[in-house]
Amino acid sequence: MKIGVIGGGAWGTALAQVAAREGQPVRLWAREAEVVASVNERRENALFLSGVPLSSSISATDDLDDLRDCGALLVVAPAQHVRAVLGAVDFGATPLVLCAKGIEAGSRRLVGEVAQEVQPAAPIAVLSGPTFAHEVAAGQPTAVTLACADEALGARLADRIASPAFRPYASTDVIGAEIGGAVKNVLAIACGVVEGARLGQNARAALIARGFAEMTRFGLARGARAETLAGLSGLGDLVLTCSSTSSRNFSLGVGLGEGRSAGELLADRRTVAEGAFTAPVLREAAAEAGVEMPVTEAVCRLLEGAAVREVIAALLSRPLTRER
Ligand SMILES: NC(=O)C1=CN([C@@H]2O[C@H](COP(=O)(O)OP(=O)(O)OC[C@H]3O[C@@H](n4cnc5c(N)ncnc54)[C@H](O)[C@@H]3O)[C@@H](O)[C@H]2O)C=CC1
Ligand SMILES: O=C(CO)COP(=O)(O)O
Repeated sequence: MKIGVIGGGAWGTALAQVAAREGQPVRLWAREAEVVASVNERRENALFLSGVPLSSSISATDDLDDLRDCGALLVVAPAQHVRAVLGAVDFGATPLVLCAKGIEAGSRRLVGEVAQEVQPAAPIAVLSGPTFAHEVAAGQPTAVTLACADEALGARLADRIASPAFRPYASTDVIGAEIGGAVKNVLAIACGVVEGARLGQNARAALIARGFAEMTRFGLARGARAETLAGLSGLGDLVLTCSSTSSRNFSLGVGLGEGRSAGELLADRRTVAEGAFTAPVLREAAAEAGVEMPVTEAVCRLLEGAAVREVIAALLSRPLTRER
């Protein structure tokens, strides 16, 4: 099965490298001409994943039509751009594996729901989990959730991309896999704030646990299964991104915690910190579902420019409650 990858950022490139194991052909669509040239001519994505030698069986293109003959497409454009990128060409019944983590602003749709709208004939799967792109590209051991309502298709996709160092675990809970990945980015910003404001490791552990509680409340309200949220794509990814400056979301939070403004931190960056876009739409979606998400609310307020001290004080002065 020839794999196509839509999105030539760090994660799309790392996944192309995974799919190219043992010389299998992979077609990588990138938006930037310099990425296409860099991959085809120098076997490197110098813009988004520099220093990683790429397989010669990856060929890059800037024309989505070149992916029409692929047996499955990994969709790795940032969440807010999936509608525009994926809607540009009709891929018919080619299976789509959504790999972006976020919720679309405005529509409040998960990425899989957006994909289903713009490619209604396509079977949908979601690949998500604790996966820093540079580690995956370097062949370091990694495990992910691969969720697909059609178990047989999920198994075929897993077989195609699995290797000893890259282990997909099957699930049929597409919504659960998506919600974990989207929500953890917002919580990673909060944990970065704790680091930047030097609030200590107790506070970070408390935020991870209470953040997981709110991820679970929201996920269950949207039809996710608890076991998925406690798995690789939920808790697993939450732990990873809430504890490392390799995370762009965590790093954004560190800057906010140090008192810098979101505008300054987000200006001119070429890499994506999805949590900054997901936080406001997650707040809306939570309100719509009647779910309390105080950590998400705090992140929204910080992104809107509220002072760190005030936001922390508001979180800590919430009425004492039962642990649930
Ligand atoms: N980098 C990582 O370690 C991981 C990233 N992801 C997810 O993968 C998705 C893509 O992230 P990365 O590959 O890291 O991106 P990146 O931060 O390395 O690169 C930015 C990407 O955004 C694209 N882009 C910018 N403006 C655009 C526009 N107007 N329309 C379409 N595309 C545009 C660029 O072409 C580029 O592919 C995100 O949802 C991210 O959360 C998931 C797992 C790991
Ligand atoms: O999703 C990721 C790891 O699983 C990457 O996290 P960041 O986008 O915060 O870098």
